[in-house]
Amino acid sequence: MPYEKELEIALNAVKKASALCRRAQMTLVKSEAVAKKDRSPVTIADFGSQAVVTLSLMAAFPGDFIVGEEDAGILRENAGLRQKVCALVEEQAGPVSADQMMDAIDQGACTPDFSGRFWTVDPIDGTKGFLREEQYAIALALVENGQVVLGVLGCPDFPGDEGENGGLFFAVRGGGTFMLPGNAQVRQKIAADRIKDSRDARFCESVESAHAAHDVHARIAEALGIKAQPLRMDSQAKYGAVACGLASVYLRLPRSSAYREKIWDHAAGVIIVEEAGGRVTDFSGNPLDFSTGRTLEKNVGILATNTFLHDDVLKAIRAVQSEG
Ligand SMILES: Nc1ncnc2c1ncn2[C@@H]1O[C@H](COP(=O)(O)O)[C@@H](OP(=O)(O)O)[C@H]1O
Ligand SMILES: [Mg+2]
Ligand SMILES: [Mg+2]
Ligand SMILES: [Mg+2]
Repeated sequence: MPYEKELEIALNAVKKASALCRRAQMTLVKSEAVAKKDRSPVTIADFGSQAVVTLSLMAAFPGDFIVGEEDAGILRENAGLRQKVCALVEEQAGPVSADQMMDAIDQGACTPDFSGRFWTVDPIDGTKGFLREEQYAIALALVENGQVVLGVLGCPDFPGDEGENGGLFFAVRGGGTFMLPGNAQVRQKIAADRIKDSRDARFCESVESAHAAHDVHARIAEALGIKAQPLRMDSQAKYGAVACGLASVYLRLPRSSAYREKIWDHAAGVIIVEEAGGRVTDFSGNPLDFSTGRTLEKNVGILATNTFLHDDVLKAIRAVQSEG
């Protein structure tokens, strides 16, 4: 099987990072979130998770680049935070010096040849959801030639049966999408739903209205005759929801037209939906191009569907956008 070693290492890394996030959530108080330069929140769990994932990948694939959301700047200036992150990381990864840990986190700021091979990691996607104790994800993907070839998405609080929450989604190009639910050891092959009439569909979107234009989504849904209320979830758990049939459509139009999506907010989710039989494009119907740097320069608006509804949703998007 292609990418067998990559998948094994990536699954282990995301499992460890998920355990770290759960541990941190038990002790973390909301006031411990620190504001980054762009005013978005970051926590000791974001740093710890990126350290654990990066240390695992660096050991197994020393030549690979790992593009990550976080860097260690804040930790280099704050010994108290640094110590807390170190303690979390050592629980999962064994003994590691503060310098080793910060150097590993700083790998995330590397600039690879984006049209070659690189990993991308979002150590906590949906930090605001994590702080609200709602949905969040640990997202790791391998990109080659602008295309995602492997994705792992840990969703420690993904809604499951009988209160058994948690799900680990993963996919390798050409091999289907699998989910490991809750505490289960047995992986299940999953598939997007087969809804063909948009009136029967449910769509999902961000909780944060600053991240996505809920009002425009509502007009698109209305044009499609969708009656169901939107499923609001933080993080790439939304891609997981489309991949397993919890929703048929994921809409994401940024509120600001200047905003460009970050690659780590989408790479893992895209392959998890596509390998489950779904389709992902931007709002113009173009595939997402992961070769343009840390952001998706060429793509505005993200649409993930069960494939069957894709063209109808694109048509509704065009109709709504032409109304202005
Ligand atoms: N103005 C904006 N428009 C769109 N996305 C934004 C945004 N500001 C931040 N984000 C991204 O939205 C992600 C969360 O997505 P969602 O709303 O689906 O939960 C954040 O990931 P992080 O939480 O990893 O920082 C962040 O990268
Ligand atoms: Mg963030
Ligand atoms: Mg993110
Ligand atoms: Mg993040």
